[in-house]
Amino acid sequence: MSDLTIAMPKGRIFEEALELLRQAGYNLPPEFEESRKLIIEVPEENLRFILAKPMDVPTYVEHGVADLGIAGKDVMLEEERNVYELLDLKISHCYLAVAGLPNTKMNDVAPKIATKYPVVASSYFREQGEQVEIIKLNGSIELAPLIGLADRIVDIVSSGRTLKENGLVEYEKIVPITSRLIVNPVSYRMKDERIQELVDRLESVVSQY
Ligand SMILES: Nc1ncnc2c1ncn2[C@@H]1O[C@H](COP(=O)(O)OP(=O)(O)OP(=O)(O)O)[C@@H](O)[C@H]1O
Ligand SMILES: O=P(O)(O)OC[C@H]1O[C@H](OP(=O)(O)OP(=O)(O)O)[C@H](O)[C@@H]1O
Repeated sequence: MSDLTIAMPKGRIFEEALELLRQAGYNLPPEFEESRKLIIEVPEENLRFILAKPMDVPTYVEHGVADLGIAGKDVMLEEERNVYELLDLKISHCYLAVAGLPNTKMNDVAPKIATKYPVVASSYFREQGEQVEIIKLNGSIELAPLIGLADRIVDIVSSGRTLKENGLVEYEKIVPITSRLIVNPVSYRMKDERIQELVDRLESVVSQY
């Protein structure tokens, strides 16, 4: 049986995704938590994992170097890759929102929007009929309105703690986010039985949530 390669996101989704696979009956060694290796072979399960930056997971899957991957819906919307979404894993719940300083209006002319999600933010404001200037940042997005870099931010909100502790308020919710199981279209055709088995096993765990 040929191996399936799965691109796993390092960072906060990782533990939850690993737990899900273990609940689905895959015997994954403690090596996952303990080592710094970026490729982990699990021959007993005919699986191989690659550990990637969350934003890069759809890239590996689109290029077919991974058959499957786990990616946040935020990443899927931003990256617009040619992959299929197979399953909502219902982990890492959060949402994308517009936020800013309280009681402030956006600049009338080309208000500035700081975000890690330029594609999502541009399309959101286009749909609202607002012309904005997008400023791409890679993290600490909440800093932007505090320091005068932007009128608003588009960012992930989960508990709301980061907004609150920085004196920011949410203006609009854009889209709810959970993590998804994604697949390369060619792999899906060529390895359909193995992939379907994995989907079924994960689905039986996820449906209990
Ligand atoms: N505060 C949060 N609560 C729950 N899920 C989140 C939160 N922030 C992000 N996520 C989800 O987890 C995914 C990965 O987030 P994580 O913070 O680990 O990665 P990242 O910010 O891209 O990594 P890095 O900080 O290394 O650039 C996101 O794509 C999103 O789907
Ligand atoms: O609503 P909360 O529960 O506070 O979570 C939201 C925060 O989590 C994420 O940041 P992250 O920790 O990934 O840091 P970074 O984007 O600044 O690197 C996101 O960008 C928010 O800042």
